[in-house]
Amino acid sequence: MAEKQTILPSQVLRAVQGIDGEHAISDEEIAALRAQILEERAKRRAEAATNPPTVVVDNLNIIYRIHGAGTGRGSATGALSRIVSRRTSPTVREVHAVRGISFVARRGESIGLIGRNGSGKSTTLAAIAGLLPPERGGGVYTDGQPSLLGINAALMPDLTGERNVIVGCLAMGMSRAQAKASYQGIVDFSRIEDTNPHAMSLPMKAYSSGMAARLRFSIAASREQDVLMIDEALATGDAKFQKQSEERIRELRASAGTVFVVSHSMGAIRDTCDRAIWIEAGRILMDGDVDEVADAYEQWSKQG
Ligand SMILES: Nc1ncnc2c1ncn2[C@@H]1O[C@H](COP(=O)(O)OP(=O)(O)OP(=O)(O)O)[C@@H](O)[C@H]1O
Repeated sequence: MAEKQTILPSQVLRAVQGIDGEHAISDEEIAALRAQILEERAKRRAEAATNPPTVVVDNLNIIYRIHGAGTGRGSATGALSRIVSRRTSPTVREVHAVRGISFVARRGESIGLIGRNGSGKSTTLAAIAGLLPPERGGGVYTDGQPSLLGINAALMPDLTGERNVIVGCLAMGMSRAQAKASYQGIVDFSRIEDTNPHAMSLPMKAYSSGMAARLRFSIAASREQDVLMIDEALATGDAKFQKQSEERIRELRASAGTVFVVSHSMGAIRDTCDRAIWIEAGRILMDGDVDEVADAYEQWSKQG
């Protein structure tokens, strides 16, 4: 029986732009598909707009403080310079990575965070996950207990893949029994053993970055969470895994959670998100419909 083919927004866009060269879709079909995608997206956004908020980010400021920076090359030089100048504490350099960001995310929303390298996307996610303390005068409020294991959550390099799956599940709030029950599903989803049948018994430091990203994604996506955060996972795996993870993101979104995706792949953002927030130099430049924001960002990026 022929499987119904899912056409994704990025495929339609590529076809519209003629990037794919050959495609089996006529112009009329493209127009109809595009209209359908836009209609579905508008419907989902309208529904989500009345849902309760899951994350409220209010005037969020994050400053990294780098101790010992700017005191000379290397810590020994810094230490010597401090002894000579009789300073007791090393110089602290501040990086104001997120500058007064505010937005509200609701159930059922899938939000792409886009922007150049170093613009503050991962820092914003880490702050939502409660991993970085906001400066005074603002903060992040999440619905209920934020059991957020984003794809950026650190797995432990010295532990085996197997142990990391269990620890990751426990960190997401599962019981030991639930973690054990979820184990095989996570390993199967990750398809890690396709690459190496012994992968799960190897320490994570022996994994390629793609393998590690797959396992992180599989752990994070194994549980229906209120807020799922995915940092760059979609750009790391191979094409098959990308498709599979995009599918899972759509399922999670449909189960009324909130999904945040950080990616430099505008195709992945368009396919998985309805809304996008463009961050530049720690500030929000644009927040709205994914196509409008991604178009503006791509236009701006082209101008250099
Ligand atoms: N641990 C850290 N200590 C000090 N500065 C940091 C740290 N992590 C990030 N930064 C700085 O904060 C700013 C924002 O970084 P962030 O990683 O959030 O950007 P990003 O938009 O996620 O970038 P990319 O697309 O490259 O992943 C950058 O100037 C970066 O150098």
